[in-house]
Order: sequence, then structure tokens, then C-alpha cells
Amino acid sequence: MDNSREPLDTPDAAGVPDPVGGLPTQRDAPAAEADGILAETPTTAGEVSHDPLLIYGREDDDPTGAWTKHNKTMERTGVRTMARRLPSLLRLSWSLAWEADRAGLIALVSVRVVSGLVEAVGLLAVAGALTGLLREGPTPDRVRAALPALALVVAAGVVRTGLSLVESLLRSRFGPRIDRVCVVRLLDLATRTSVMAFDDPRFVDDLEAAERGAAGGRQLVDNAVDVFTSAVRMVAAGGVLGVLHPLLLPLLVLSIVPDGWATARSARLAYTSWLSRIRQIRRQYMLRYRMTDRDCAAEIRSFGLSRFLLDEYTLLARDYEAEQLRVGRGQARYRLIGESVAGLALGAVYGTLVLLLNAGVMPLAAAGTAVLAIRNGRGALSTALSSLNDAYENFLYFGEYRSWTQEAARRIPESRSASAPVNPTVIRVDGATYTYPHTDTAALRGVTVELRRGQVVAFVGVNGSGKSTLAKILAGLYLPDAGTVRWDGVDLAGVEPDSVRDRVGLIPQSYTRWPMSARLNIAVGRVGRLAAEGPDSVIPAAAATGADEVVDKLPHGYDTSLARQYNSGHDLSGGQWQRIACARAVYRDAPFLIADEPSAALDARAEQALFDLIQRLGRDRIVLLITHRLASVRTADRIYVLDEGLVVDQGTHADLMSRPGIYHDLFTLQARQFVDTPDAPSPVPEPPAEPSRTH
Ligand SMILES: Nc1ncnc2c1ncn2[C@@H]1O[C@H](COP(=O)(O)OP(=O)(O)OP(=O)(O)O)[C@@H](O)[C@H]1O
Repeated sequence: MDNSREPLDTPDAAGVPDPVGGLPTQRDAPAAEADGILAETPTTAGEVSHDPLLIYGREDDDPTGAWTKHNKTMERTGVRTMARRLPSLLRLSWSLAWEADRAGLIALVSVRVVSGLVEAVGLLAVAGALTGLLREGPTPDRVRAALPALALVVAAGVVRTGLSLVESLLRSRFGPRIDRVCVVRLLDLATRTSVMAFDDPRFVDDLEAAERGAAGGRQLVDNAVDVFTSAVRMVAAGGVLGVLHPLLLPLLVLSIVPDGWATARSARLAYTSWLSRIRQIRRQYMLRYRMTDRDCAAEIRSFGLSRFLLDEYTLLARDYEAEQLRVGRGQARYRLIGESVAGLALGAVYGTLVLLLNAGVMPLAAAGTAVLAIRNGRGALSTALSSLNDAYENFLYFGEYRSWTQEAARRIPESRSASAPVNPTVIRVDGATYTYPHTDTAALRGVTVELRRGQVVAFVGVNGSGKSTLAKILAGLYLPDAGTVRWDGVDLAGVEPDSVRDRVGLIPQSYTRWPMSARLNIAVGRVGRLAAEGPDSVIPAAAATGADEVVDKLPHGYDTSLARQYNSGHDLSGGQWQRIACARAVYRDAPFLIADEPSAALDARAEQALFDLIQRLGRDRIVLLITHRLASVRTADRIYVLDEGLVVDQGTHADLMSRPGIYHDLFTLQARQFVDTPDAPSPVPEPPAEPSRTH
């Protein structure tokens, strides 16, 4: 079973409850440590501080089915289903291994087959040796007679040991290769699918399952190899028994049926239990992830959430313990029945051997070999059965991976031969409509805007009015459901998406804090440039955006790691990071710059400098500015006012202030915040006329 999906153990004690029922404090933590790592968690039965299922809802409360996704699979999981799916399971693992390492696979199969043959030869040699040892005559003669066969037994043993070493080497080569093939495919698709796919919660949810399912590929191949190996060993043991006496083979099969039944039932019990608990397992996983995540650390402490979360986790973990006990009891019952019946059946096999010996039909030496062959055959069968069960389980996990990769491949934008204009003069959106997946309300409703080179255009409007969505459409990240986006008259729907993105420099609202050096954090704006122009090429972009002041204070300048979560990494303040994000977009040096709330975390001086820069860049580029700091859009050449997915007004600052409307209201409201007293004269003129609304 994949450990990453395994229910997690009870957490180590990280704090202890205070005696009067308060929350654990930092001061309490060492006391818990002193109790040792197995000290009881803060929660004990009867002192849970909240409703245990508060966080993710109750068992019967799963409207989206997100937590119970696998229950249907569980209903379909029967021995017959497993047998029916066996061929596709083996086919899949074969093709996976083939793709990862052809030569290794051929070598592994050959090694297994040869090893099986050697095992059969070894067993027959045992028969020869026993025949020599048990025959009539003086002991030295008998030993001499048995020597060649004994030598063969030893040689077979040595060869098998050598082959098993080769096999384990081959297996250790396989595992990482299969992991690589699966994970690289997942990452490739995840970074090439349309960004719109990530707005679909189902897609993102399935991606999480696929990430965990990717590891199932490696295990599936491992299980398939085990099944194959056991099959070869069973054939070897069966072949030897068939040679010794034809009656022994069906008897062996009979003797292993009860064990096989018990193994299959036990594994199925464990598997169905796992599936029925998948919801709790996901909850445990989420809780553990959040409780140890750096981003959540401050909030957990400042809201005093530790006890609350720990209670939830502990309850789930206890539930898991109880379930494991139930499964353990069930498995013990199956084993008891299976092994009792198998013992009787084995007694019958050995009884038959004795009868054959008594009747003089089988020599003693052959009977001795038969005992060994029976033992080997039974061992191989039990391995085959448990590997088959594991294989089926991993097949299901891997199924998550496969279905996601197929879906992701469908969502990769089609590549086209036509390119977007290299340095567009006019970008125009006509009647654009866009609705996010699984939402009822359109984010944009028939929007028309025009942006020109040499101008700074601003989008303003209240939260959720559609500004960022429209910016993403302009940047070619989203395709509108209706309407067109044209660059110099060329419809973006007909051009290669990468060519559009290549011409856009974006300062997104939420930028990425790459765990890399400061230099790379800027250079990711256009990675090819760093290689072509050298490490100092980032300096002008940093200087233009004030990122150079940030870098100057870092211990190793541009080479300082900004991966705070790792040793020696250096973290930046929000505003310092924002300067780096701006430098990244400037470094991209694209003809179309989109700045979406670029100054939210900047101090007043840095903000002013950034808007001056945006004005300068706007002289020979198309610049789109989205901001709630309305003082900064006063100088924009054109301002579009958005509201509920519509363009409700447009013009220059003076135009928009000359009439009542959203812009006038928002600007006035903000300007008032800078006036010292409520009685002070309004800093903005009252509008003279009724609003004229554009669409
Ligand atoms: N990924 C998404 N999935 C579903 N709905 C979304 C998504 N992103 C935005 N929306 C919705 O689309 C509408 C427009 O959002 P958008 O982000 O474009 O607004 P905005 O004007 O940029 O807001 P803000 O000023 O707060 O940044 C909102 O109603 C929002 O809830």
C-alpha cells in the first residue's frame, strides 16, 4: 500500500492541555516532550473541546461527493471484479515498465524464468541426492553416489542466489525510473494545460488524487513482477511434483485453496476498510498538512487553534485505531479458518505420500523431494495472492493518475501555426463574455475595450467586478466564451497561445515567491535572457523597480537564496517581494505589460516610483494598469470602469470626474481619507451631470 495515502499515526505530543481546560501554550510544550515521544496526546476520551466533525462536516454531509468519491469503487470491488480486471492490470503494468526501461524489463523477466528453471533443476537434484543417500549399501558408497546430485543442489542454490541479487538490482533500477516517467508526465501536463482548467475545482481535486496515485505505478509494477515471479515458482514446483507422481499436483492445488481463500478474504477486508475510510483519511491528511505548514503556523498560534485541530486529528486517528483492530480481528478469523482447513488438506497430501510410499509406488527419495516442492509451491501461491491484492489496490490508485492525465491532455490548448503580432499597436476586446466553470454568474458580460501602444489604460471597479478576468482574457490566458480578442485585427482564437504569452509581461495580483536566488526570482520573467545576456542582465530591471535596494541588503546580493523554508534561505517582506515581482515583469521586456494591483504592498515612495515607471514604459508599449489606488490612475490615457462584469463607464480622469458614477464615488471616497477634518472642503469637484453609461 502506498504510504503517502496511509492513515497517519497519532501525532506526537506538541503541547498539553492546561488543567482547567484551556488551550495548550508554548510553555507547556516541553513538559509534553519530557514525557517522551509516545506520551498521550492532549485529548483523552471525554475531554474533547469541540464537535469532532466540525471541520469537514458530518459523515452524511458531503454535497459535492468530494470526500466519498471512492465508495462506488468499493461497491464494485469483489473477487470476480478483481479477476476480470487482472488482464488489463497486468497489461498496464507491463506497458508502464516497458516505457520506463525496456532493457531492464527484458532482463528481469529472463532472470525470473531462468531462476524458476534452476529451482526446478535444484528440486530434481534433491530427489537424485536422496535416492543416492537412501539406497542400499555402505554409507561411503551412498554418499559417493549422492555427491553429483548434491553438487547440483549446491550449484543451483548458488546460481539462484546470484540471480536473486541481479533481480533486486534490476528492481531498484526500475522503481525510480517508473516514478520518474509517471511524475514527469504529470508535471508536464500540469504545467501545459490551460490555466482555465485550474479554475475547475474537480480538475484540481483530481490532480491531488493523481499526484498520490502516481506512486501506484511503481508499486503496481512491483506487484506484477511478484505475481510473475510466484507464477514461475509455482510452475517449477508443480512441474517437479508432476514428474514425481501425477496425483501430487492436484493434491497440492487442493491444499493451497483454503490458504488462498483466507489470504484473499483478509486482503479484501483490509482494502474495503481502507476505501470506506477514505474520507477520514483525506481529512487526516489535510489536517496534518495544515498543522505542519509554514503558512498556517502564525494563524494557528494567534487564533489558538492547536488544541482544536489536534482534537479533530486525534479523534480521527482513534477511529482509525478502532478500525484497524476490527480488521485485525477479522483477518485473524479468516486465517484461523484458512489455516485449519489447509492443515487438514496438507495432512491429506502427506497422508497420500505415506500411502504411496507404503504401496511402494513412490520411493522415499521422491517423497522427500515432494515435501520440498509442496512447501515451495504453497509459499509461491500465497505470495502471488497477496501481490495480486496489492496490485489491484494500486491499480485503483493508479487509475486516478491515468484518468487525470487523460483529462489534462484533453485540456492542453491546440497548437496553431499562426503567431500573434510581434509588437501590436491595438488590442481590442469585442463583446467578451466569460463564465468560470461550475459558476452560475458570468464574470464578464459582453465587454468591449480597446488598448493602444503608447498609452496607459486603467481598469477600475469594486472587488469582483471582473477586472482581473478581463486582463487574463487580454493576455490570452483565458479564451472568452463569446466575443473576440484581436491584436492588430488578428483574432487570438486562431493563433498559437504561446506566441501570445510571449508578448505579455504580467505583474499578477498573487505572484509566486520562487524558492530560488534573488537573481533567478527576477530572471524567471524570461529565463532564456539570463542564459543569453548573462547574470548582470537582471540589474537594470531591478534598478527600475526598486528591487535593487532590496537585493543590496541581502547577505549575498543577487545570489541570496529566497527559499526561507530551507536552511540559509532569506525571507523578504511583502513589499520587498512585490518589488521583485515587478522587476520580473520588467525583465520580460514585453510589448504588452499588465500590472494587476502592482503596488498593494508597496510603501508610498516605492508606489510613486512604480507608477512613474509604468508611465515611462507606456510610451512605447501597451500598458494595462489595474488598481484600487485611484490617485495613480489619474494620469492614465483611458480609464474603463467595470461593474458586475460590464464596462459601465470610460474616459479620462477628468471626464469621469465630471459626471456622477462609480469612479466619481470611489475617487471621492478615497480622496476624503487624506483630508484632515470632516469639515475640510472636498478635494474633488461635485459632478454636474447625470452619468452617461457605456457598454
Ligand atoms: N477562479 C475563479 N473561479 C470562479 N469564479 C471566479 C474565479 N476568479 C474570479 N471569480 C469570480 O469572477 C468575478 C470577477 O472576478 P475578478 O477577479 O475578475 O474581479 P476583480 O474585479 O479583479 O476583483 P478584485 O478587485 O477583488 O481583484 C467575481 O465574482 C469572482 O468571484
